[in-house]
Amino acid sequence: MDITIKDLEHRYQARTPFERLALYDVNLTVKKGTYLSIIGHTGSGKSTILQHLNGLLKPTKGSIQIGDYLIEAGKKQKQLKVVRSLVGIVFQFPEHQLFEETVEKDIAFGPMNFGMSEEEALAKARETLELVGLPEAILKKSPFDLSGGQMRRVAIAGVLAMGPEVLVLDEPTAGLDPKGRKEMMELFYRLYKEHHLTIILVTHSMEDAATYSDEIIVMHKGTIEMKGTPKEIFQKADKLISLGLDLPETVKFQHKLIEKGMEIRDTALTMDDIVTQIKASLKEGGPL
Ligand SMILES: Nc1ncnc2c1ncn2[C@@H]1O[C@H](COP(=O)(O)OP(=O)(O)OP(=O)(O)O)[C@@H](O)[C@H]1O
Repeated sequence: MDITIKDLEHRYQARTPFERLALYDVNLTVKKGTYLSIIGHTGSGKSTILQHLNGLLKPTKGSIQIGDYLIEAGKKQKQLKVVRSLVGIVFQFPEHQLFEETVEKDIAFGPMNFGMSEEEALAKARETLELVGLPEAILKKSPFDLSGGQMRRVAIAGVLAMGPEVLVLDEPTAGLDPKGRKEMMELFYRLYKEHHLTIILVTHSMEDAATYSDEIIVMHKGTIEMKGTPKEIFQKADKLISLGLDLPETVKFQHKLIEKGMEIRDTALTMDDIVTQIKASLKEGGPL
């Protein structure tokens, strides 16, 4: 299932004295199975785009085609329930939305709400718990007795239990420690690689955008300012800095090496890339 956004505009509190243009001229196609990262300065419109992907916000102009479903400005939307099962959104701090007395019931709540029988939903809860790397033993526990990281995984399992084809993540590692962040990012990468989910990630981490994505879009003041592969985006360091964004540590390190006279030909996005580039440069007799 592809997603195609056409001429999207969103005005908050339209036609009131508080009207605010949050998005304009947004055009984007996300092909099935893509890992897309959305980066951009605070207030650039990232969360507003996400909320259009399952009909939580309606466009004030333009349209969003989600597989066979079209969400269009000015038209009443009928099949939002189907759209919401196809596109799962994990909001910031999703653990705040846990409410049931057991983990099992919490995960099964969404699928049952979408028409699954209790038996099927509980089976789904077990399956998705495993998918997010949690032990079956916690199914009967209260979600509130778990650690913060475990609670977040339970909340993510609740979204996955609805069987989405697209997983939309708004700053999913906020508040986690470095180990927890890495494990969480590896979980999403596995869902993308092994389960072929489309991933749309909003992140302030340039490292995560550089490491995991196929494509990146850079939002600036309500519209898409840059679009490309991680290499294409992080090659344009000056432009990113002018938009108030940072660079991945590997790219900064590479710039330092170049300043010192080392010849580095290609943008290095990961530690492995930079080691390869340094080795190549040393073989050619470059200075250190
Ligand atoms: N409910 C709202 N009512 C009015 N204006 C809003 C509302 N939500 C967001 N905005 C405005 O819309 C613009 C885009 O906000 P949005 O939250 O989409 O940005 P963002 O890139 O996700 O920011 P952040 O990185 O801080 O989460 C901002 O100017 C913001 O102030």
